[in-house]
Amino acid sequence: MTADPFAPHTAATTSGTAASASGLTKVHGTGDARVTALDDVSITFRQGEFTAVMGPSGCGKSTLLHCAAGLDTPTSGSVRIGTTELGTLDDRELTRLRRDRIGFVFQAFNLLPTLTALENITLPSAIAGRRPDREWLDQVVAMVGLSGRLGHRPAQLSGGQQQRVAVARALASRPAIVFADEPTGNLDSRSGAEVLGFLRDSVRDLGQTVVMVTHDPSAAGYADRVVFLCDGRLVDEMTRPTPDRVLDRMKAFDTRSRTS
Ligand SMILES: Nc1ncnc2c1ncn2[C@@H]1O[C@H](COP(=O)(O)OP(=O)(O)OP(=O)(O)O)[C@@H](O)[C@H]1O
Repeated sequence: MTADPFAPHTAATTSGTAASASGLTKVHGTGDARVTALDDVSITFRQGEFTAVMGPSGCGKSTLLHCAAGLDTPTSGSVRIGTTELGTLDDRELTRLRRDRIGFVFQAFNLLPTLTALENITLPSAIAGRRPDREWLDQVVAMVGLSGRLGHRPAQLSGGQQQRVAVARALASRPAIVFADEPTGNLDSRSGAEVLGFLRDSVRDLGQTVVMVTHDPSAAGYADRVVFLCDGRLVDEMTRPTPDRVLDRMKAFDTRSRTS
């Protein structure tokens, strides 16, 4: 029997790898405006692991995230979510896969202002015509500490609370993988630390897989591993990172760019 690529997340359908990219290259523009944002990047995101993606500004972090999440199409190379290769899907199938198998958290919280927190969290499943898994939803809502705020609209919530709603929305479908692009970029350090704690708890306690782009060594310190991009290439990797070790590694990029 072939595994259903749209089935809810289970260990059996992903056999340890939540997502992977092979030979990923992305070229933007043509002629003088041509920029190679990603240059032959191959990477595996293991199930139940929290990965931070770091590197100097313009090195291709967001492009990697967007290509890996099926929001952008690579110039060459392939991406798999679980066992499904994105390049084999038509637009409708890709939209469905993004909705059902991938969670997104962006710097801007991207909540719908007219909906309550709970309605925002369950919107993707409502669009899909599915009832949310109540037990899972309760766990997610409790984890991000929103139980008393579910009837509030975004304008009645702080930035940190709004991002918690966005994290709960990303986790609500029990996705194969959550992609977060600078999730703490709009938050003060206390709210940012809370959101990072929730992302880490979703990995540790709920077995989720998270990939996060960040500029912040403290944020990267919440991850299980950090991968470093430079000029569109994967140049280093660190397991069990601490903010100090990440900062030291980032300083080496600064030195390099000052001397090159
Ligand atoms: N749509 C686009 N058209 C042309 N060039 C682009 C486009 N998107 C990104 N680029 C270029 O590709 C390179 C990588 O951009 P990307 O946004 O992935 O980097 P980044 O590491 O996320 O940067 P930052 O840390 O500043 O957000 C940059 O040189 C950028 O200018």
